[in-house]
Amino acid sequence: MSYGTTFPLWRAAAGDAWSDYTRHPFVEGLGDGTLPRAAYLHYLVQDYLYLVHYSRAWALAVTKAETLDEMRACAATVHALLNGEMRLHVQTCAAEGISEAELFAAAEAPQNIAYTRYVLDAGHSGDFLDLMAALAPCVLGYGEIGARLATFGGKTPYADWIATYAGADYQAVCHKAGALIDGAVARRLGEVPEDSPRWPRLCARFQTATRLEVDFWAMGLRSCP
Ligand SMILES: Cc1ncc(CN)c(N)n1
Repeated sequence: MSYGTTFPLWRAAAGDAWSDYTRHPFVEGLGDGTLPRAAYLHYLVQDYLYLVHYSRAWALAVTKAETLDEMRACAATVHALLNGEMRLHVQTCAAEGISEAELFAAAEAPQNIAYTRYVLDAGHSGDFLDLMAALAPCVLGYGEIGARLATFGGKTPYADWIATYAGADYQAVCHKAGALIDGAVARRLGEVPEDSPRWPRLCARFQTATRLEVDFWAMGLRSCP
């Protein structure tokens, strides 16, 4: 999956961290169905909390935007997260007897705090591009993971998770995020962004967020003996 032209450059600059994230044992366990249910539910509760803060970070991007188009794209992503993606978490947990109020009140794992606050700080201390580089691994990585796992074809109890991220709605969010990032980069850094003195720092932000994704999967797996 390319999702535009900037994402493949940031992904390549992230090196092995990208495959550590997108081919993590947790991911492979979702794909072949071997992931323990307890690990999945633990992850899903944490991921609900993650999405609360991740939505706040996209809302911050509305305030950091320079154009109405950027504001609309970021606001639409907030809507997609809160009213689309999080439905998977709420419905799956409800079927397991966990209410949305319990999800909202759950204690955050340290890895969750580290990742979400890193992204929010990228937006508070930096500009729109700093924030986009920190936000990108999440939205685009899951798009890539979902699309790959959907090709496996075997039976897995995590088919609804895969369908959420491989599905047309989520893939459309990814394509729009990729286009938003490309436009924002061209507007601020010009047509050859790699020549900008800001480029290495943006790549570093993307890589750090990717490493925090790896830690997030590991947190999910560690919940099981
Ligand atoms: C930790 C994490 N990273 C990414 C996504 C996909 N939005 C997610 N739900 N959770």
